[in-house]
Amino acid sequence: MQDLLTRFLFPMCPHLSLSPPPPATLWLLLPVCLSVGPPPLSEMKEKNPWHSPVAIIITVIGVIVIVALVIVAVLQNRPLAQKYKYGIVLDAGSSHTALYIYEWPAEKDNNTGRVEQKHSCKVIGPGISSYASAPQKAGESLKACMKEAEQWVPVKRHPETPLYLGATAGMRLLNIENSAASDKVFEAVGEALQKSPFSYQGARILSGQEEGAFGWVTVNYLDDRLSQGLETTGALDLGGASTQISFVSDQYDGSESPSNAVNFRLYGNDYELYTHSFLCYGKDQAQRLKLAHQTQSGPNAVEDPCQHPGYNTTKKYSVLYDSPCVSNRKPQGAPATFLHTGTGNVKQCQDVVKNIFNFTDCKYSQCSFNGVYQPSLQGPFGAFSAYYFVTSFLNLTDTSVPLEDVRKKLERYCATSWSQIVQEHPGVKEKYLAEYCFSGTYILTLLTEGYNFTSESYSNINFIKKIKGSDAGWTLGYMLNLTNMIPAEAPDSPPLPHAGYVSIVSICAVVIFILLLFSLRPLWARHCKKQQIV
Ligand SMILES: Nc1nc2c(ncn2[C@@H]2O[C@H](COP(=O)(O)OP(=O)(O)OP(=O)(O)O)[C@@H](O)[C@H]2O)c(=O)[nH]1
Ligand SMILES: [Ca+2]
Repeated sequence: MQDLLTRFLFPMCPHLSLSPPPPATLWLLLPVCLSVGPPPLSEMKEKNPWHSPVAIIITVIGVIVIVALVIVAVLQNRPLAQKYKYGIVLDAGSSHTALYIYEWPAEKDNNTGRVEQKHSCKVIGPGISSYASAPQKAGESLKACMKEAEQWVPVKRHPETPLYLGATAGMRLLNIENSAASDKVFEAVGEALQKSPFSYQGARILSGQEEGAFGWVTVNYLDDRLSQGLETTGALDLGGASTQISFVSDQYDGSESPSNAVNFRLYGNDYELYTHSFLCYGKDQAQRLKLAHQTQSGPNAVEDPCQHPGYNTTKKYSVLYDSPCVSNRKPQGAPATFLHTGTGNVKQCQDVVKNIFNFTDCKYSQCSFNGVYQPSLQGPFGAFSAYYFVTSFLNLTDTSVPLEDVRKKLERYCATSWSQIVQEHPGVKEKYLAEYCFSGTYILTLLTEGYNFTSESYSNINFIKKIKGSDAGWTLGYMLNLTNMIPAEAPDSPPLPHAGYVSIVSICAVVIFILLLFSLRPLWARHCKKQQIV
């Protein structure tokens, strides 16, 4: 192109210069050449209008304008050093507490910025409800993770970073059992958190409904389903003490069993969410329910099909019955301990597990279990927490594998001797190892018999731990709600991205400049004529 200009265009405008300018300058001279046009033949040799002050001024201004536009465009699109804001949520679960730090672009906290998990910290020790007899220790247990959080959040953001603590089923149970003890635990925890440099916003027990609904918000927010108005994903959360199911079903408008309804208006869309939390049906409490049932028939020993053959341990009744989920079932005159042995039989384990569910009473059109209404399942589901821990250990996260094959795999696993299991998994805590056969069976029973997943709909479940780097769980949804980070209405977005806007403005400016030169043509012609006359 440059060559073309030098060879054809430049000779047509010889008045621009005595010799062809360097190629780069040719582009800048082009508009001048076009606007000025060839001078009269007589003038060609005598005068060089390129030396005329008007042409020089116009060209210089034009060059300055174009250079300025390019500089503005480059500066505007230069990547800026991003500033972030932070939020911290402590998930005080029944089995343990975890701290999550979230961050989002500082200039976009008015609803449009993406919130992401920056860091998480697992508190050492049990959940805060386990400190009922020594509440001070509950506060102390959080200190290490709070110190870690101070390192992860920039110091100048500390005072403005909100800090929340939400407690779930462990504290719900403690509150039922001994509300004074639960208050003391919160007091101690509050005292410890107030000492942190963050903006402490309080500690409270989440209702089961909130826990389910915020888990659903988290999963759908991280999947960008809410902002884009896509079909939503249901959420399945299996904790230690409670389990939640939340999903949107066309069949459910909240009229049947209104206590299961949660309404949201997010990004301009209305959602009528079905959610239910089953207290005592988290994996640890479900294990207690099952053992409590088993000990009814013979209080001295339990032959458990959900434990591996060769498993043999003595357990205390006082520990087993230390929970409001089972405390009313303690057999009269029970000994202090019982012998817990394993037989490793999945089919029998399934039968024992089924005993903890009530499938008969239902006053609604349809129920899951224990007389709880549940509409027909709809759409994909994300299953996290213990659903993931257990299925990932058992290599059962692939739900495209037929349910029958999953059952066979579990059957083989449960039938494996305890000594072989321990030998094959030297790095895994024995407490966890002893539970996977029961947990796997419980999960399959809960999903298929409890929630009514079929062989077909089972493949709609995705066992997940994280979505795009953030843990699936209720904490992110809780923080998004408390900081009003999800708008009820969709935010207005500019029709063009920033770079497109700058490019269009630059092109328009160049076109205006060329048109200006064209409009100066008659003026220039008159000027040339005058010079000729003179
Ligand atoms: N196998 C395995 N189990 C885990 C792990 N972390 C937690 N668990 C167990 O999985 C179950 C659920 O854990 P969480 O989801 O943390 O439960 P939680 O939040 O403490 O309990 P809730 O208050 O009922 O929600 C509990 O029985 C834990 O002991 C893990 O890394 N591996
Ligand atoms: Ca939990």
